[in-house]
Amino acid sequence: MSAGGTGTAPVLLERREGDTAIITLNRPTKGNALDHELISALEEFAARLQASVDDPPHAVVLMGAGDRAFSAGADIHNLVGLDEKSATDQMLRGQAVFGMLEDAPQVVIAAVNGVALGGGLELAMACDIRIAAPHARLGQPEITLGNLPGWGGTQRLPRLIGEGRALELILTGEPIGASEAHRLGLVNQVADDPVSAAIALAQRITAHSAFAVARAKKAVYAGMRDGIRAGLEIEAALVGECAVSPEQRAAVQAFFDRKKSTTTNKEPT
Ligand SMILES: CCCCCCCCCCCCC/C=C/C(=O)SCCNC(=O)CCNC(=O)[C@H](O)C(C)(C)COP(=O)(O)OP(=O)(O)OC[C@H]1O[C@@H](n2cnc3c(N)ncnc32)[C@H](O)[C@@H]1OP(=O)(O)O
Repeated sequence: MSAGGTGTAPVLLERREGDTAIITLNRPTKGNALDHELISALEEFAARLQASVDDPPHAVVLMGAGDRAFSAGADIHNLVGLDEKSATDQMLRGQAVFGMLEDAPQVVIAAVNGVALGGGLELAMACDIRIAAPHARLGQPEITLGNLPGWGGTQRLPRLIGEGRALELILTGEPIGASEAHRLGLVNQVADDPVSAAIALAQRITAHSAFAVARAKKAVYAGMRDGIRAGLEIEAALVGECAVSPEQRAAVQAFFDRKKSTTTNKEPT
């Protein structure tokens, strides 16, 4: 993964557990803040998810190094001295990288093992599913810096928790705890060990056809993006693609084989 400057540790680490790639944001002394280097490393990783590489992962778990931060957001040092165009360009770049994760054919699960603030929460919301540690705190503090969420927070947060609650978090800049985030639907689960819980959930998903998982993700996001009418058409078309896939043929055959074996094994009454 991307080396961190002159001989320092890589800013992004990757390891495998079966067919799940575990990706670690690796700037623990800086709250895993997202600077240009780490955004570029995320971009390079996300691009590999789309490429037809050998032995691709079938799921991704994203976590932060250490146990204090998933990510403390955009590196505030990068906020200094930006003119309007470069700030806008930086936002578009971060949005594009996060969008690559959302568009990945694999399920991407954020293991929120500490604070997820600002761009850190925006990154977690660009993942498909979020599992938080009990001590995690999640928020969009940009307003306290005289700014607003710039990497998708104003769009994904209302879709996840509703406009009113999203506006409360964005306009106060105040973080919420993991249990409140779970109550609101911002995170799917609260787990003492969010990384292990994320890997276990990933394995439940990778047990199914990767072809179908990719298309189910695509259908959900299409509807959220383009509206229900367009989403329904895309859903139907993607079902069509799965209907002729070898994976569906094998799964249906396995279903019938299982039925046959259970009926032949049944004790005569
Ligand atoms: C395309 C890539 C571009 C990169 C970025 C470009 C940006 C630009 C434009 C505009 C962006 C608008 C949208 C903004 C998005 C944001 O995310 S703004 C940042 C939001 N995040 C925060 O406000 C969190 C700030 N940090 C904290 O609240 C606390 O640090 C903490 C995370 C709660 C941890 O607290 P604590 O445990 O007490 O440790 P600290 O001593 O505070 O921090 C440890 C070290 O980490 C450094 N650090 C923490 N957060 C950041 C950060 N966001 N950026 C940079 N550095 C951070 C902190 O300075 C400490 O470092 P040292 O002082 O060197 O020890």
